[in-house]
Amino acid sequence: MASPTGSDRLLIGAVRHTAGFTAALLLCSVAGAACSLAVPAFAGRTLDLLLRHGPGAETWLAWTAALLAAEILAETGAVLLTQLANARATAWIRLRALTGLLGTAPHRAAPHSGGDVAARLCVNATDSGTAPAALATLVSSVLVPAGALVALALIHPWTAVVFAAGLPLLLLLLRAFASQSSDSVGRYQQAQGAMAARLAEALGGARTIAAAHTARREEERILAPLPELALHGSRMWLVHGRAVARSGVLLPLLTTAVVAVAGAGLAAGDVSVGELLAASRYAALAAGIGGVAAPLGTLVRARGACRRTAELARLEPMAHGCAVLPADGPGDLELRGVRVVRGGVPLIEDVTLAVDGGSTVAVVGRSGAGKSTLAAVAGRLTDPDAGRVLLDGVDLADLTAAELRGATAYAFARPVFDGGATVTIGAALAAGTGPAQGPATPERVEEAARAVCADAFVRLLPRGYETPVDEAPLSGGEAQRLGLARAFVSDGRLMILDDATSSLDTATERQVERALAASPRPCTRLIVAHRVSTAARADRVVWMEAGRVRRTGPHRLLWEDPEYRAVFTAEASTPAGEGDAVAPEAEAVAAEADAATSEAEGEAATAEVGAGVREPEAVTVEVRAVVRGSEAATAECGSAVGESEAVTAEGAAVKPEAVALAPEGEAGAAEGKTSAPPTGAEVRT
Ligand SMILES: Nc1ncnc2c1ncn2[C@@H]1O[C@H](COP(=O)(O)OP(=O)(O)OP(=O)(O)O)[C@@H](O)[C@H]1O
Repeated sequence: MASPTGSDRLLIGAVRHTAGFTAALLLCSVAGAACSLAVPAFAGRTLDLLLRHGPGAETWLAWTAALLAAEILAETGAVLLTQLANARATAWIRLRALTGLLGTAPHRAAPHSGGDVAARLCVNATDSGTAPAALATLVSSVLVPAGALVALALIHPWTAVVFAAGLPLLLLLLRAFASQSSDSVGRYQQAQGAMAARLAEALGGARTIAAAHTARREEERILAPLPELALHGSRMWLVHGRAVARSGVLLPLLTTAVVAVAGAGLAAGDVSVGELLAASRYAALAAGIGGVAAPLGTLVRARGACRRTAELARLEPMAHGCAVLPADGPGDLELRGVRVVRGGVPLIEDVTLAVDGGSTVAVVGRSGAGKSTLAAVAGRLTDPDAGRVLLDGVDLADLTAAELRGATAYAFARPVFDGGATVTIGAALAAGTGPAQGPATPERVEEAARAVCADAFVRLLPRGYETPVDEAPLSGGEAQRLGLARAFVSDGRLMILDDATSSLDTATERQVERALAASPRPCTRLIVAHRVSTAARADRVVWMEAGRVRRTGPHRLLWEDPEYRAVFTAEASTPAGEGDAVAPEAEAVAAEADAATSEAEGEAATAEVGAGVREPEAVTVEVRAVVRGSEAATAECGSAVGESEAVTAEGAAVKPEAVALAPEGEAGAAEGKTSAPPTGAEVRT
């Protein structure tokens, strides 16, 4: 016997989970079926007694009425229990699918778009949830016709023979209905899911569509599966219609034949008037075998839908071990021969790396170099296909889920705060501690928000930290700051920031980096970044190229390599190796000075040197510094400069020293053409 498929196992699980309701429903249905079968016999007997003026007619009449009332009660109970069983089974199936989706690695869930998931979790899960009740109803809808056939045989054997002669035709009709509608239903649900997925994608990209004026094209793309939907929808109705039409002809024919045979029996004196009445009623009940089509159709639809829901439930879960981290471990991170392959293509390969606990490592490289993939394996958002990742000597795969989440904090370029209308900003940030630790205190949340410059704008919201996430209009930079605050709330030993400051202005980014450095809860930091300043401030840089670690070391040393510098230049697309052609004297520097000056702190305005361009004419020194009094504008040449630092705007040639990680208080001085600090002016050259 073939073993049940994943979707059938899910349906069996739903039946088990709703066993109480399903059993009660079965009981109600069987009781209702028994009453339905008894009523014609009691009504026939009552009629015979009334015709004969025999004694006890009233009693039989009372029994008939009682049976009718019981039948109505049982049917009402069955309707109620059907709804309860449906709701319970739907919730159970939905939860399994959701658990599968959330328990798998993000890359396994990625092929399912938001719309597709919504269709599977809402429409398909609801359809799947009707299976247990449909199964119980199916039993009773078979019981009644079968019982009616037996009753016919008892009244007059020939009535049963006549009816049974027509049964094979009826069964063929049902079989054709089940198989044909199963195919159409499956394809209909597929087309429906595809449209829902496209619609959700379009809603997600509504701004891009509006900006590109491609609404019409999007509409066509969303509605593209419509002809297929219509085709399979019409097929479903056609199959249904044909089944109804055929049974509509066949069933009255069978009933008429039964009544005719019973009438002949009456004429021959073998059948009483009451029995004739009962036979006609039993013929109608036996013909109700066609009623099997309804629960059968529901079951077919439920199985089709369950196949789609089960795909989510069956997503391979991330297995967790039962190990915990050594207490007070420093947060040493080690990657040993890590390889990640997706769709047969290696994304990162042979990555071996040791990051000292408490240090800050910047992961840099051109777009697509594998930085985010490295960040994903480092905190076990995904598992490596080869190699190991260890935190304080313990393989991440061996850690319990709670230990892993408590030890790692992530922030991304586009953070998501789930919970929508029901979760406040304060609660969303407080959840950054991880599920096992319980939410952080409001003081801790505010401290983290202050550290990443999020506190001020949150307080400007009508309800401050009590504002529901959905009601907070957030810019990209504000959302990133909240994402960072959530990561800062954690007291895990590993913090991974994957492009998490890309939308921040330079001054805010500096503030975030300062907060990281000054955090009273030191941890190991892995920062994926494109900005040269982030690399310059890190203790060490991991330079990724084509999925491999090209070099690691302090930014100051790496900067001597023109190909490394090329990673940060405007011509980031320049093939590796060409960087050698850029003569130091021809190199120019675009100094980006978006720095904010702080009157209170007497901070210097900073210009961030990030790019080398080939032509000296292309030199752009843009210093937008508002400097008051004796404050100076500092051109920050990829160095971490402290407050009240010396001011130098970089000119043509960049000396490696100029981009060195300078300790706080040291001057990040570099020689250049523009050496005089611009004061209170905006300079463009
Ligand atoms: N699930 C996946 N299946 C197939 N290819 C993938 C998958 N995820 C990422 N890639 C590919 O792997 C490469 C590395 O991706 P990754 O996101 O790690 O790069 P990155 O260096 O972080 O890039 P960026 O700086 O643009 O964010 C890219 O070419 C990307 O298209």
